[in-house]
Amino acid sequence: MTDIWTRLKDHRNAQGDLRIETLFAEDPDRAAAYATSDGGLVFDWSKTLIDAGARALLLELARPVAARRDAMFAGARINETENRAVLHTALRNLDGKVMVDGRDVMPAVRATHERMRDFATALRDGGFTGQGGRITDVVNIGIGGSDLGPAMATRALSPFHDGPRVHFVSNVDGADIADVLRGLDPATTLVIVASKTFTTIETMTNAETARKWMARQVTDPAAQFAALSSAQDRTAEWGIDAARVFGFEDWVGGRYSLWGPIGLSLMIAIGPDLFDSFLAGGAAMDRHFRDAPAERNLPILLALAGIWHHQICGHATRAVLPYDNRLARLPAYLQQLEMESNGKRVAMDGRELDLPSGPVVWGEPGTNGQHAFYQLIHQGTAVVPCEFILAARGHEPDLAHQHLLLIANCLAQSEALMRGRSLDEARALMRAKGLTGDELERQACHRVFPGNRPSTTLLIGQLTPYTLGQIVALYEHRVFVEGAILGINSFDQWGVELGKELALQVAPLLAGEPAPGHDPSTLNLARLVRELRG
Ligand SMILES: O=P(O)(O)OC[C@H]1O[C@](O)(CO)[C@@H](O)[C@@H]1O
Repeated sequence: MTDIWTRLKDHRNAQGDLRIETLFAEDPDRAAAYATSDGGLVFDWSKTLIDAGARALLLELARPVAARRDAMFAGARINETENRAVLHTALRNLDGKVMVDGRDVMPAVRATHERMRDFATALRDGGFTGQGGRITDVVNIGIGGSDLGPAMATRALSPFHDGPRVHFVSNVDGADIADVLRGLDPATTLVIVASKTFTTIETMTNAETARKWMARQVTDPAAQFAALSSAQDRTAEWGIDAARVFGFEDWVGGRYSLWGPIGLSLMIAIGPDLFDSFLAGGAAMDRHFRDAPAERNLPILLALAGIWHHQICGHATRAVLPYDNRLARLPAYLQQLEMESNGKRVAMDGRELDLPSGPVVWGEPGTNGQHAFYQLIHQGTAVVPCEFILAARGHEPDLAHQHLLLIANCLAQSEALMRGRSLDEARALMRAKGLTGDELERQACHRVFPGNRPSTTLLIGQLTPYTLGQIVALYEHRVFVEGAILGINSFDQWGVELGKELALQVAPLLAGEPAPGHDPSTLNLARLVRELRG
């Protein structure tokens, strides 16, 4: 562990039981000084124990990030274990020139983007039809990065939908595809098979099911399939016409792929122009990340707040709490983005990390979460740093009063987490209810809130394609900064491999075939499953 980490930990220890409220009392400018904004986004990190000393040390920690950031944007092969460049940013900065191995990759990116626009437009205006007429429904079949990004964004931007209905199927559980296809007309449905590798077992199994479903009603099922993939040899083998295949290069990681072909379903739902506005929001965040000094750089500050809470303070998890029902899938999206990227145990050079890597990320939209798990956040023994996300304006002018109530709840939660309620305050409350003596004492202790629980708030004007682009790119770069500081390769995901391999080896067991090498518990469970299936 380097000196700077030690100094940060010492600093935290020296803070002892310092309260966040004391920081506000000592610094009348704290609220403004710790509310950093760019492009209409405000990141308020004042309700944390990051004081001036911690802030200076954290910024020192971030110093080496710039070189790695510049290497990423320049197309260097920073994904070393896969020997790949990391250039999802090229998908949203369409005017530029990006050299990979001496070749400008942008003409091909722009050409694919134009083809996507043409295809989406044809679907939306009826220029492309199904065998039963105009396409009414689009089903995106994909998993992980080939599902979570477009599913999250399509839901987030529902006020902007004016194209065919868009549905998502991801789970290999047949219940998923059965529920989605039920009620759809194969003759007016387009199926998009989204898979970077075009080998993922869940996706290929669901795609096969969809093809059979389609074949029952239409003469040429393949004509109503499109593919989004880097493996164009496999899409051809599978029978999808190259005219409806939208490719991307291996330098776009699955969980970073929403900006290109994997975003086709979103483009179909909201139209190419609004999709471009989503890209513009992401590109604006890229410029900010590249140009803003560290002390005003939103991705860097989000990352430093994360590092402070997880690696320095030792809080094991982080809750993402969007006060926006349309961001319901954002926590799941961020789980993949953050945990698949930074959930590693070795550093880039293969040595074991001497610090914890990324935290567990979880969450649900407010106010629903308030009536479920906030009890633990307020009074449980574990401290859970909370990340609130809030839009000042909703999309329902007739329901503005409900939006104000939503905002009030969000602000109240962060205030309550920080302030808490002392035993004396709890006693006064009980006294006001007429309690006295032992009964008052017995009841009061349950009404105590320790407070001093940290939170940050990301405030936007309104959730639009542009602001969603800013937010997604902000989180991507935050993950990058955290990974760079920890010395992690945030762009591989070897940890998903072992389970995939073993699933293939377990399958014969379920069929009652001999399969050597399994442990007694797995053998027993497989036997019980066989019995229960009859
Ligand atoms: O797009 P593909 O190749 O089907 O992969 C789907 C997902 O599977 C993973 O490779 C592993 O879960 C993810 O990184 C990826 O997003």
